[in-house]
Amino acid sequence: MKAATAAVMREIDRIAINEYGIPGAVLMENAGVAVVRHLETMLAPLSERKFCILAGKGNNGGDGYVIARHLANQGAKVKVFLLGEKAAVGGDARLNLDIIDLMGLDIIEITHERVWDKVKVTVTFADCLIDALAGTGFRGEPSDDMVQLIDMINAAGKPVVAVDIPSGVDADTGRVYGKAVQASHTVTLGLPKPGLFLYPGAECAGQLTVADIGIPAAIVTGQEIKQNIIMADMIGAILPRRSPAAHKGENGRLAVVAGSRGLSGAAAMTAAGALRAGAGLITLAAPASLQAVLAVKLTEVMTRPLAETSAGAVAQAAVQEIIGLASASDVLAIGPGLGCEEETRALVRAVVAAACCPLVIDADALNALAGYTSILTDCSALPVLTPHPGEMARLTGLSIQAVNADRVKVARQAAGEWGSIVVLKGARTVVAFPDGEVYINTSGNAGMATGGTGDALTGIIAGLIAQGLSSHDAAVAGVYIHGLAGDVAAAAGMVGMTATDLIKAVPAAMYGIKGY
Ligand SMILES: NC(=O)C1=CN([C@@H]2O[C@H](COP(=O)(O)OP(=O)(O)OC[C@H]3O[C@@H](n4cnc5c(N)ncnc54)[C@H](OP(=O)(O)O)[C@@H]3O)[C@@H](O)[C@H]2O)[C@@H](O)CC1
Ligand SMILES: Nc1ncnc2c1ncn2[C@@H]1O[C@H](COP(=O)(O)OP(=O)(O)O)[C@@H](O)[C@H]1O
Ligand SMILES: [K+]
Repeated sequence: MKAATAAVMREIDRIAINEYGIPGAVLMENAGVAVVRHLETMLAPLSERKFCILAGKGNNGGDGYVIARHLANQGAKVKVFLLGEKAAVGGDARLNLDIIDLMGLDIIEITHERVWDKVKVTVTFADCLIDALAGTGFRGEPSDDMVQLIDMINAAGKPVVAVDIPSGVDADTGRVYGKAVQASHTVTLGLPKPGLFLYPGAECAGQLTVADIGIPAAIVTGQEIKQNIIMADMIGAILPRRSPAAHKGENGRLAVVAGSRGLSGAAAMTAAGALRAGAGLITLAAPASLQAVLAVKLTEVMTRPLAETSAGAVAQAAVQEIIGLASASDVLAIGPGLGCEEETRALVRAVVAAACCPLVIDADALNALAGYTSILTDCSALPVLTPHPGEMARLTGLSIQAVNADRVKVARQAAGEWGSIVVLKGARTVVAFPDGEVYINTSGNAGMATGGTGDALTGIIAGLIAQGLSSHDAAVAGVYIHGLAGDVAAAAGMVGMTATDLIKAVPAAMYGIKGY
């Protein structure tokens, strides 16, 4: 599913109105009617309900007046509060405001202190609040009177239906500067906006519905929309069908270079993630002293002992062995648990520079690349990098806060600069490509915020590449399957689930998507 930024949505509306001749008032009518249809499914019979519509001066408020008209026609009790003066409302919104004025609906301008008591009483006795204060036109921090209104809406404990986007949420980034409406439902118009999927905006949106407002499909397909939302059907189309006559050699050879003294689990979980994602033959190369324990732990995985430093990390002397292993493999996953010794870091850089198979680079291997990202642009296949926000901060020199403030922008910029696929992990993982294409993941849960789940993701993505997926498709499918496996595992209890639980749930997640 595509997601449109505020600017793209404005452009789509402009083309619909100016080039296709669809009056803006028709789009607004369709928007308002779509919200009323949604209210019918939530609160029928509407004739027995009381609605409080909180409208702004822009077109989002205009949608609110259309909603007010249709609700009143259905016999509902409707009160409209306008954050500003009627005289300040223009265009299609004004047209619809004038109509409900003529219908005799109660429209109260919030222009002086005395009105606030009235707002409070109405909000308290309403069955449902409609947030039509601001949509894609919202900018920056909400004004004081908008904050006061948002606080009242959020404190009411009523169903809140946001029109297009909860007021206060940045449509592009999901950022909330100050306060935002906490909606129980959001009916977004035309196309979804990225900010409805990115936190904290995603949390403000509640249950999301995308409403068709009659924009010709050709306008949308004619736009270069680079934001995608990852959904199950998209992944179902990507995952390969396994031939009934398949043999293990057809499902790929995968090498994992991971682990150091005290961090053998990271290596094990990476290999196990790949195994559960369906890779055919997996070789786990780890410091020699870990080989025995890993061989016992991972029955189905081949192990390869590597030269190690006195501290038990992979030594520089292992470089040719690893490069040789990579050239005999369809994909190499490198990084989890390698540790932070400078010798190991130099080895990682040498391997990344020389390996000729696709790479999935994670954890300590990413830290080894901080200051050396130019190596990535020379890789023979687009490497997949899977940083969490801390690793991303180290790689980019930004603070973690700055990374999380605009995850799409940061991931996209890094992918472009490094000529790599960047999987910026965290709640709502973002996958970015050098051409600016971005995918936002929708699966997963907070139970995954536990050690080892990232290692599993590295294994899953590499496991999909081993089975023949392009690095592009494997990154997109990998994050979705990983999150879905987390959701499957969380069904038995979210808090306390482990990375191992998630890994075991990977086949069930893939079965859920593909049916086998
Ligand atoms: N034809 C179309 O295009 C269609 C558009 N449609 C709908 O229009 C919406 C976009 O409408 P839009 O562009 O008029 O902006 P909108 O979201 O109403 O916001 C402007 C209002 O917000 C206010 N405001 C902003 N920032 C603020 C702040 N920090 N703090 C406080 N206030 C702030 C701003 O106040 P002002 O700056 O004027 O004082 C003004 O009142 C879109 O989301 C969809 O719902 C549909 O009907 C389909 C057809
Ligand atoms: N709140 C959350 N919602 C969804 N996914 C999450 C959440 N927290 C963490 N994750 C996922 O869990 C994984 C954690 O990876 P990472 O931080 O590298 O952990 P580790 O290094 O312990 O393996 C990432 O894939 C991330 O997207
Ligand atoms: K709104």
